Amino acid sequence: MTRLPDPSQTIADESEEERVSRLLTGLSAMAILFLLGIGAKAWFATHTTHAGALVIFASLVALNMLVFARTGHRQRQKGGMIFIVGLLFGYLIVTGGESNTGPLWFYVFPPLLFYLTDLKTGTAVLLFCCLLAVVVFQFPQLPLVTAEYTTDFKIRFFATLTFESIFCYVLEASRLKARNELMDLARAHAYAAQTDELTGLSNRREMQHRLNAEYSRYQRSGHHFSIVLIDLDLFKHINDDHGHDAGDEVLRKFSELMQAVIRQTDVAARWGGEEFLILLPDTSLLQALTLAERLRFEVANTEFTFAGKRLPITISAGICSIAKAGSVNELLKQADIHLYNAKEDGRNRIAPRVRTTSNGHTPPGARA
Ligand SMILES: Nc1nc2c(ncn2[C@@H]2O[C@H](COP(=O)(O)OP(=O)(O)OP(=O)(O)O)[C@@H](O)[C@H]2O)c(=O)[nH]1
Repeated sequence: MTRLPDPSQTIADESEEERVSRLLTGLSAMAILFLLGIGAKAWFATHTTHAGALVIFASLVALNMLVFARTGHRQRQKGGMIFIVGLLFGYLIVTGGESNTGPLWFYVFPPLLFYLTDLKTGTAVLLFCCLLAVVVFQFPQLPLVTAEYTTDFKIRFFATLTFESIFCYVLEASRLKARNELMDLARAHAYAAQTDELTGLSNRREMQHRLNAEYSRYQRSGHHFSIVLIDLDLFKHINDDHGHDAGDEVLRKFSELMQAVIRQTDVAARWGGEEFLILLPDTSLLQALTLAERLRFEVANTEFTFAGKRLPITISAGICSIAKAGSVNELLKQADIHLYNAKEDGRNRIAPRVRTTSNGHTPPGARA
């Protein structure tokens, strides 16, 4: 049965992850430079503890980069970076950094956080950090807290941070929404480009891709494959006698029947008008003939109706194996010749000829 693969989501996720990873590597390199630069400045200002702390943070960022370079584990790179940055901001708020300006670095956090994590995790981490800041601001006498901030600074810090966080949240939510809509659109386009609208089967272009891919596989592995080219008999009469809608309904119903008969690994396509093509991987000519005969038998014995009227539907089919053709074009040409012969021989039959039992099965040892 035809299965529509959906690689677009995976590819998009993968490229987004790669972009995030590259950005993180760039940001990490920048962070190391800043930390070492500000650390050096602190060292020359004889703030040796602060300088030492910044060098430790720079080393942690470098370590995170190194681990990523070795493992290539993107989630761990992200998690590591968020942890180190969170720790750094905690340190800067607790100590005040240089001249109590440390908390200002906190503004870098919301955009980075929302970009690196999903909205829920970003909000949770941000709220936790803000809570920490509130505790430090309100209880300067706590152990390790060495900075004290003015009330004006605290109010302005939280007010501006709240605005920035909400803004970043909304921007990231819109970005994600637009991205998902684009993905849906791309998926719909990809589906339309490879699907026949009336029957939901693969269309001719998609089948051509599948045939070429199967032919390449055959050239590599030597695994044979076969095709069945099917044409609905005297279909013009259905349209002429019962109307175009009746014809469409027959095409739909035949497609469903065909899909029920073939295997999951087989590919059925609408080749054009009232012509269908089935690609049968790993299938010999004899096996393909057996399947085609079963399908012919099923169609001939299925009641097709429209507006309460019974429609006489039969099919003819031409079968060919790649073992009998040197290329995809040759394969299609041979199948077409066999289909023509089946029509010439009176329709409701398959070609090349095969002996069958009354229930439509090929007897063991039957030869095409
Ligand atoms: N309803 C409907 N008819 C279609 C569609 N595509 C092609 N057809 C019709 O299929 C018919 C094919 O007719 P012919 O090529 O003369 O073949 P036939 O009547 O099936 O005769 P044989 O192939 O010789 O058995 C034409 O009348 C087309 O208009 C479609 O999507 N819907």
